[in-house]
Amino acid sequence: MRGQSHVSVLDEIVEGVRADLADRQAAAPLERLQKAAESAPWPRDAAAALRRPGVQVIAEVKRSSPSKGALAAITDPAALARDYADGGAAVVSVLTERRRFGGSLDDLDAVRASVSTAVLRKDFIVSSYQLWEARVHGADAVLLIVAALEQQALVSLVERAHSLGLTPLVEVHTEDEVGRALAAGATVVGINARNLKTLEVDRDTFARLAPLVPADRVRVAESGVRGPHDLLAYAGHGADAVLVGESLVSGGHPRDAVADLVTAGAHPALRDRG
Ligand SMILES: O=P(O)(O)OC[C@@H](O)[C@@H](O)c1c[nH]c2ccccc12
Repeated sequence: MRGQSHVSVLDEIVEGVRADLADRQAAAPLERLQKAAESAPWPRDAAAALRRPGVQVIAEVKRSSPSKGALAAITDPAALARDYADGGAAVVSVLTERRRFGGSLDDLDAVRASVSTAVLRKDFIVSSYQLWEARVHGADAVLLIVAALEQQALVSLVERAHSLGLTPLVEVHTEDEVGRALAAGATVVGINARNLKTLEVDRDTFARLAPLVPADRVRVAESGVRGPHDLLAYAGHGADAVLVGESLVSGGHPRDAVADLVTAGAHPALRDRG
């Protein structure tokens, strides 16, 4: 809460992310990443993958979360990503945040090497250095969380992501943040049902905010999808895609779970909407 001394979960996570980032920057200067990016392949078009007819599924490699703690051990992220791709996921999301989500850039490397679908680097991005990292480690898309960024930083990260060929998925949770995302030129907008400051999930958030996002943008419903029923509910409010983590990693049958979502999202009534 602005103006109060209260430190939110998001603030705490970002503080840890900045500390880890400083360590990586000390070990590898930006110039080295930029050099490495020259020989890295150009990213796939993740936005195009999400614009395909029907409701697309972004399936997430997620070991733990601040709200639930450990979700799944995931000893072989590459195998999990292959299950997701085989199940029909349009994009595989990899959480690379270490302290609270148990992820790493090694996970991103492993997933990148194992699937030909677009890959999203999911982290708390506060510096363009992390965009270069994403690019070098084979990501096609990156998450940018509006609540974690000043507007100027958001604008420059969206621009830099585009110039690196990365699709920014710009995440919002409030009306005000939708305005900021659009002002920053977001073409793919993620509406997170989870408030990152309190970690509470409110599935009505999507229905409330989606009408504020022009229909020419890709609208992604994030968090709280337990199965096809939730996908269909989000689709009814205009979702082009859903981002799903917990229910896929903790259910024991990731390939089938993704396939069930993809099948629901491919229902003829949901194809070729506006
Ligand atoms: O595990 P769930 O409830 O299916 O949610 C996935 C995804 O939306 C969630 O991991 C997420 C959404 N935005 C984030 C930002 C940072 C870390 C994680 C997230």
